[in-house]
Amino acid sequence: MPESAATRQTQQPVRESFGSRLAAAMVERGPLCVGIDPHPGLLADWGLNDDAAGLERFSLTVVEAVGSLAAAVKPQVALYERHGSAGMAVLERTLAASAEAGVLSIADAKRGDIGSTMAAYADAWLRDGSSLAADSVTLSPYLGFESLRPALDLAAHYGRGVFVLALTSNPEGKSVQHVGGDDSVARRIVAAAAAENQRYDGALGSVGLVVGATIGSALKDLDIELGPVRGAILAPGLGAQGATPADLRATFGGAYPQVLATSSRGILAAGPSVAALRAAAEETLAGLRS
Ligand SMILES: O=c1ccn([C@@H]2O[C@H](COP(=O)(O)O)[C@@H](O)[C@H]2O)c(=O)[nH]1
Repeated sequence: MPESAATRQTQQPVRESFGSRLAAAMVERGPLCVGIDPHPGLLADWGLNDDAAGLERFSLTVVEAVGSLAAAVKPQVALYERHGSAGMAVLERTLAASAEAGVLSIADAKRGDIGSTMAAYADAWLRDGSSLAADSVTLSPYLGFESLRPALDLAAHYGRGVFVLALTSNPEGKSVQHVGGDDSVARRIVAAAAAENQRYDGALGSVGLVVGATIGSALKDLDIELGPVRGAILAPGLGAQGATPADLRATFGGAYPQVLATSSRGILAAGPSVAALRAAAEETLAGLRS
C-alpha cells in the first residue's frame, strides 16, 4: 500500500532533489533531452512492427544510443498508451532501462486533474515503488496550478520533479496561454512555479516549466522573465518543429543556461543504427553548445 500523505509530510526527502540531479547532469552532459517518441511511421522506417515488440526494440535502442550522452530522455506516454497494457509495460521497462543507464527520465504524460484525482496520478508517476515512477513528469496546470499540489508535494518528498506546461510549442497554445495581456495565464503559471521553487536550495528547483523553442517573442510580449523561476525550462520544438539552436538562444536570452532542449523526431530519424542515433544526438548537442 502507498504510504499516506500525512506520513510523508513529516519525513525528510528520500533522495537528492531532482533539480540538483538535473543541474549536475546538464553541467556534465550538456543541455540535451532526447525524446523517445515511437510513432508508427518511425517504427516502420526502422523496420519494426507497430506492436509492443517493435515499441520495446525502438525504446531500448534509443536508451542504448543516448543513455550515456544526454542529460535526460523523455518517453512520450501517448505513444505507449496506444498499445494498451502491453505498451505501458514497455514504458515501464524503458523507464527501468533509463535508470540503469544512468540517464534521467521525464515521462511526458501531461497529467492534470482535480486534487483528489491528481493524488492518484502523482502516486503513479512519482512514488517510489510504482512501476511507472520516472525521475519527473510533465503536468498540465489548466485546472489551476494549485490542483497540482499532490504531485508537487510528492515530487519534493521523493526527490523527483515536474515540468508544468507554460507556453507550449504548438501554435494553438496561444489561444489559452496568452490570454490576459500583462497578467497572462502563462505569466501566472511562471510566477506559481517560481514560488514553488522557493522550497528548494541549489542551482535549480525541482519545478520546471515547458516553454517551446518555437514561441518566438512571446516571453518579451507577455513580459515574462524565466530567470527568477530557478527551475529547468524544458524546451520542445527543436528539429522536427523547426526551431534551431540559434532560435533557442534568441528566445531564452539570459535564461538559456536553464534550458533543457528536447528533440524527438529530429534525432530518431537517424535510427535504427545505434551509432547513427548517437551521432545525431552529438550533432544536436554540439549545436546547443556552440
Ligand atoms: O509544448 C510542447 C510540449 C510537449 N511536446 C512534446 O515534445 C515532443 C516533441 O517531439 P518532436 O518530434 O521533437 O517534435 C512530443 O512528444 C510532444 O508531445 C511538444 O512538442 N510541445
